[in-house]
Amino acid sequence: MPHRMRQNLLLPATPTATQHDPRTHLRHLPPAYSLAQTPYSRDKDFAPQLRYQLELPRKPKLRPCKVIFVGDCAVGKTAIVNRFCYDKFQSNYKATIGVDFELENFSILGHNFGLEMWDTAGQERFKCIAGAYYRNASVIVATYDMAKRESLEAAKKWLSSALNYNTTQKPLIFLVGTKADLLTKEEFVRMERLAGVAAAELQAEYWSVSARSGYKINEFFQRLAALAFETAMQQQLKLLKSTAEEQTTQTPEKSQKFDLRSYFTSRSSKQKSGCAC
Ligand SMILES: Nc1nc2c(ncn2[C@@H]2O[C@H](COP(=O)(O)OP(=O)(O)OP(=O)(O)O)[C@@H](O)[C@H]2O)c(=O)[nH]1
Repeated sequence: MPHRMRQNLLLPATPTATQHDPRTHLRHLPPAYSLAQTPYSRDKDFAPQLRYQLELPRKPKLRPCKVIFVGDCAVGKTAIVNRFCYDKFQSNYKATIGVDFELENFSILGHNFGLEMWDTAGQERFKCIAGAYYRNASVIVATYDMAKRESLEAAKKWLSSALNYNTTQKPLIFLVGTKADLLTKEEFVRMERLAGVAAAELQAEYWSVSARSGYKINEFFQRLAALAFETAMQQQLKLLKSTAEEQTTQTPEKSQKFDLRSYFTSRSSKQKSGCAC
């Protein structure tokens, strides 16, 4: 059953439970926003090999995956998280203090998978503490306001800072343009073109969204969760396979030493010493 938890550094957690939610139950790999703007899977579904492995009795358990949202203040980081988790939108701006935390549970190919969403503050004064939350992030979402061109440049800097602190070998990277509802069609097309170039440079997958209208919010989070699941599951399966291989290569050597060499040496020395037992 999906379970959500919102928490601020200064506020206690308020756990809530929700009924079966089709947005968090995934049986197929959701498509990218644009096939031209993703360095990740362009397939229409999870790899058949992964599906097959997940049918086997020995299934790996996955720990919740850490996602961090970075970007300038007021670009709409909190708004996209709130739209997805609570289907709510607030027009009045309330700056994030330090960092907010959400735990969203998904069911992917029948497996439970948790996403820890860390919504960091964009205000300069919190930058020093936000760094501490960047560690071990498996996914980084660099966010910019589509109606503020300068926030795209800033998003690149936020991403580079997050990558400096991050210890995960190769996190998934998304570049997300928010507030798509504020632009005319021409402005939207122009901004997407600029952002597409930036996304390619950053080797990030690109999305344009609007928390106000809900445009592409579910699609974005579903894609993020599915890619994070696929990556984490493949890593776990690889680990299981190499452990199993190590065990099979070690076992025959050990048994040979025990069964043959040590057995016959002890027999012959006993016979020499005249012991009959
Ligand atoms: N029109 C419109 N306004 C939005 C949208 N998303 C966010 N906003 C508004 O932009 C302002 C800032 O949004 P937040 O989500 O608080 O921004 P933030 O990036 O979390 O800001 P910090 O906490 O300071 O880092 C708020 O007034 C929101 O209502 C959107 O999709 N469309």
